[in-house]
Amino acid sequence: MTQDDLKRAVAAAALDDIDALLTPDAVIGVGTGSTANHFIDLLATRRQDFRGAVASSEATAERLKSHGIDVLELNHVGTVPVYIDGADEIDRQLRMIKGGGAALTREKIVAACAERFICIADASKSVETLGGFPLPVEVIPMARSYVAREMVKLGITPVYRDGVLTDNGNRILDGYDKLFDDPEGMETTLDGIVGVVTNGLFARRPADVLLLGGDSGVTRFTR
Ligand SMILES: O=C[C@H](O)[C@H](O)[C@H](O)COP(=O)(O)O
Repeated sequence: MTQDDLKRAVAAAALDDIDALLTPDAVIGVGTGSTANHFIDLLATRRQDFRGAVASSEATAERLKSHGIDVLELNHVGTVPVYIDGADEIDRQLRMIKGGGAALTREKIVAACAERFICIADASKSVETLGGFPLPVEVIPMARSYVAREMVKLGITPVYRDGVLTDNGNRILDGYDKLFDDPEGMETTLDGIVGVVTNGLFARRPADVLLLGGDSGVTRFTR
């Protein structure tokens, strides 16, 4: 199976997983990226069964709308029963690094408003310790150099993601060379730097369920 086949398989497993939640009033939280895109395409086959979706990026909103799925504003919805999204890395405690596609801030906001977070990932994303994937940090543009210097003090090598503007009009620094043995602590520390909007560690609010796709099929993990 290719990596793309695995992504499609976990997306299909997620649709099965949320079957009971697809009711006429339900608004589903939807993530961003290639794995989430498979989920969106499958969710479209059930669009008559639920009210709509909250999107974690402009790209996801466009894809949902292209399938005729209503996209609602999070402020009008309040909470969502479930949020489905991919990850760049996920550990055994279902803590993640996200933001490879620069959507981390809106993803973290929707995840915060979700009763259940289902992470869908192929086996290549499963790690012992987070940090092999460079950690995305979204920064206010004028704070870019300052935040980069503060990251260096934390032992992280920042690299400016040239040419990328987030949906919120901000910039991304990718943090290299650091494995996170205390992801919750580092998430808090990075959020405390002036000019940081969000960092891509999803440790204080990890996933509740992981659907991990490998050659022997999809395995379901819970916290
Ligand atoms: O900003 C992007 C998101 O955090 C994605 O969920 C993450 O990058 C995983 O994307 P993919 O499913 O394409 O590997």
